[in-house]
Amino acid sequence: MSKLLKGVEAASAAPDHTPAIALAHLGKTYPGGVRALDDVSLTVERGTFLAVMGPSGSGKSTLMHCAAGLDAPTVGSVRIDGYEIAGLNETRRTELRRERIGFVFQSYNLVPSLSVADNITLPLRLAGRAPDQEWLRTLIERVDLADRLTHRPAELSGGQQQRAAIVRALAARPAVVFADEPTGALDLRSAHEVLNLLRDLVDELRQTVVMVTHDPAAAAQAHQALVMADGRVVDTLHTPTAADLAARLVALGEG
Ligand SMILES: Nc1ncnc2c1ncn2[C@@H]1O[C@H](COP(=O)(O)OP(=O)(O)OP(=O)(O)O)[C@@H](O)[C@H]1O
Repeated sequence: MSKLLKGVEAASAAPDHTPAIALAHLGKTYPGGVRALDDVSLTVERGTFLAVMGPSGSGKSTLMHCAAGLDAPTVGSVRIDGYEIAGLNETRRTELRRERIGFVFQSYNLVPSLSVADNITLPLRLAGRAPDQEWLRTLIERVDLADRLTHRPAELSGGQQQRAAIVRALAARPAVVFADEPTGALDLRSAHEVLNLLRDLVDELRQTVVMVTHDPAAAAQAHQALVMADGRVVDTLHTPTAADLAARLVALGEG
């Protein structure tokens, strides 16, 4: 058993084989007629680190927003951990996001006036849930932030801020973490550390992570990479290499 899991149960340790995400015939047409998603079906098994790549405007953000319940698709089904969210109203979608989904953003989105500790527990407190202190301690130790908890975000490096955001995303033991260009604002070394951390959390906790990125080197840390073009998934690569991904993007006119 890994160091991280000693004495602490895994994030998504449910025994059944329900996929973390199941999308069926997903379509999204924006007002004005842009068809951003065109019949996307895919299944993401638990414990998968999935990268989503594709040229600008190919539909990556729209896919993430629909899969994470931030936006409603025009047609199709979105199941998170077996729960259908596509037809829910805004209030129920928000509840479901709080219960089952974590987010990591390029710009960290930490609240500047709050300490790192308070930032980490903020979503739980907003949802009226008590933090699992043992779980939090384990995560904080794992990302090496134990001596930074009383600091404000501005007193941390970019890599440390992103590690705090990762702990915040995992605090509620979500079914899925969606990461939007999580290394976009980091220098190479910090980016590498954050990607390794995400990959380790997936492998050690059976966490599911979906990461949108333009960077083939970042996507190469994932177990699988989807390549999108014109609102469709045009390729799925298992254990992708940066060179393969870069070649695919160049073939699609970007890279
Ligand atoms: N709110 C919106 N209203 C209308 N059209 C939109 C909206 N959001 C996105 N689009 C359009 O939908 C298509 C897909 O956009 P999306 O942002 O999902 O692509 P992307 O692959 O994430 O792009 P990028 O890599 O540039 O972030 C594009 O043609 C975009 O212009």
